[in-house]
Amino acid sequence: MDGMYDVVVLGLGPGGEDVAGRLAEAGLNVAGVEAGLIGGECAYWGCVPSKMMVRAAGLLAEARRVPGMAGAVRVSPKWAPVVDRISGEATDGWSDDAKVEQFESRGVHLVRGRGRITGPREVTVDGRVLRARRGIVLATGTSPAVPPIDGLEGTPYWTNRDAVAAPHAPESLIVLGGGAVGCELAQVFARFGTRVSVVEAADRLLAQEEPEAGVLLARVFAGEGLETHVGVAAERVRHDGDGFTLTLEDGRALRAARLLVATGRRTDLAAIGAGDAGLDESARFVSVDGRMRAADGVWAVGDVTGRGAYTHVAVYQGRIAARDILGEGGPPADYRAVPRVTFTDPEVASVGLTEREAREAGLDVRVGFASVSESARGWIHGAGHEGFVKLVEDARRGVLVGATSAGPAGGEVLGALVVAVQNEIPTTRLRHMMYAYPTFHRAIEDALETLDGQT
Ligand SMILES: Cc1cc2nc3c(=O)[nH]c(=O)nc-3n(C[C@H](O)[C@H](O)[C@H](O)COP(=O)(O)OP(=O)(O)OC[C@H]3O[C@@H](n4cnc5c(N)ncnc54)[C@H](O)[C@@H]3O)c2cc1C
Ligand SMILES: NC(=O)c1ccc[n+]([C@@H]2O[C@H](COP(=O)([O-])OP(=O)(O)OC[C@H]3O[C@@H](n4cnc5c(N)ncnc54)[C@H](O)[C@@H]3O)[C@@H](O)[C@H]2O)c1
Repeated sequence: MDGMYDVVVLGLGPGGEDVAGRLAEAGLNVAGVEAGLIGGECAYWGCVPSKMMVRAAGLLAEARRVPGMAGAVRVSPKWAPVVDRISGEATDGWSDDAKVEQFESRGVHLVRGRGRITGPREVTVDGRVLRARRGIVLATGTSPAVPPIDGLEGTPYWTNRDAVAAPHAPESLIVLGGGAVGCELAQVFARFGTRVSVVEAADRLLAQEEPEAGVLLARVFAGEGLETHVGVAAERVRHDGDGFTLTLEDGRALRAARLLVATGRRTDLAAIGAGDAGLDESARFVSVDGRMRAADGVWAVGDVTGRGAYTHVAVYQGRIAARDILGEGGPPADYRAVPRVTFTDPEVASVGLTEREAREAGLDVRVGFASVSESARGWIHGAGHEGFVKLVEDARRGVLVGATSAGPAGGEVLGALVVAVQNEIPTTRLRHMMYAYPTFHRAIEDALETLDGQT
């Protein structure tokens, strides 16, 4: 049955779910279209299940740190409780039945199926035409980008979806891609006894972060028995009954029972009919202005906008889009202080610009650095204390434009740095305040003291 609505939201991951709910609660007649599960990648195959895996693996790592610090403990990893938590608590067996009621109770009309824009302010789902008086919100997210490596297509390689639903930790695993997905999952499986090799084409792990972060992580991975191959591309993949052989461009061959492809994400704007909404469907992402407007009667939020593939970005943008659609005004989107946390151990957390990005932007850059393991808290903490705080200052203005906090609770320490970068708090003011002793965040104070020329 066709329908007329105020707004049609296409895709109900964290971004779309949030916009649709807000608009419906404000009294608009809203249709939310979802091809998969309400909650999207984050709830079922991304953030939530992967962080449950990280938590379980972290417990094993902490137990292994007991000798030399607190006695003895025998660690016998078991994957079954992880499977139970993910399929039970996190994903309800990959069913959103329980969520539907909660979602519809906000007043949104749920339309199941794959939608496509078929004209201005018009979406078609399985032959059913949905028209939108005010417009359409695109929130269709991304899917794994699989590189065109000889022999890869057609093999039973894993993506993040298979990894979070794995019934067992495999005996061995090659992880292709050393970004956030690859690093988090590589460490998880290794801690459960899987023999893991990570292959990263760039010259370091977490290539988009400060170089010190990738170097630190490679060192920690080596200490935990993971093999890391950086600066080398994969040339060929073969799969036989027993597993995968990945041949690197330098001729070395890696062999493992499983292969996880974690080489980034992609959109398919042609598949959602973006051209029919006046958008460039050959583009990688939907480009939006500060109010999330992409074209007349079209807004876009979340991963599909390419402004940082994080749930908090999707929800932040969703709030701005909802305000704009409701004519409520408010500040436009501001991406100076997008926080990023890779939940490895140590956590690698960052905000704003890296040193290199700041220099490329032509800023007069000063850098501050402090080692967490050499801080009072790091020394007290002992095993598992690796980390650092790095500050990137725009010296002319005397404010931080970027920062990285790697270490135990690196993501929590980041909070203070996000406030500093977002609000351009002068570094002189940051230096003349107190940092509780002996916290991990005190390393911020140590790093501030190393900013050249500070008084
Ligand atoms: C393994 C992993 C771990 C992650 N961990 C974190 C983390 O710890 N913290 C963090 O902030 N981010 C994390 N992310 C990123 C996070 O999952 C995404 O940034 C977030 O899900 C983006 O939300 P979204 O609403 O833009 O899109 P998505 O969550 O991708 O949702 C899009 C929805 O649109 C639907 N859809 C697509 N096309 C159509 C169509 N044509 N018709 C109808 N429906 C459609 C899809 O089925 C999907 O449900 C992780 C990602 C991965 C893969
Ligand atoms: N904790 C978090 O917030 C979290 C966790 C996971 C994912 N995410 C989000 O999801 C996005 C996607 O994560 P991702 O790790 O898939 O992508 P990514 O872009 O972060 O990393 C992909 C890596 O794969 C490498 N690569 C690409 N092609 C390759 C090839 N052929 N061989 C070897 N290496 C190759 C790239 O150089 C890059 O370092 C991230 O950008 C992040 O925004 C966030």
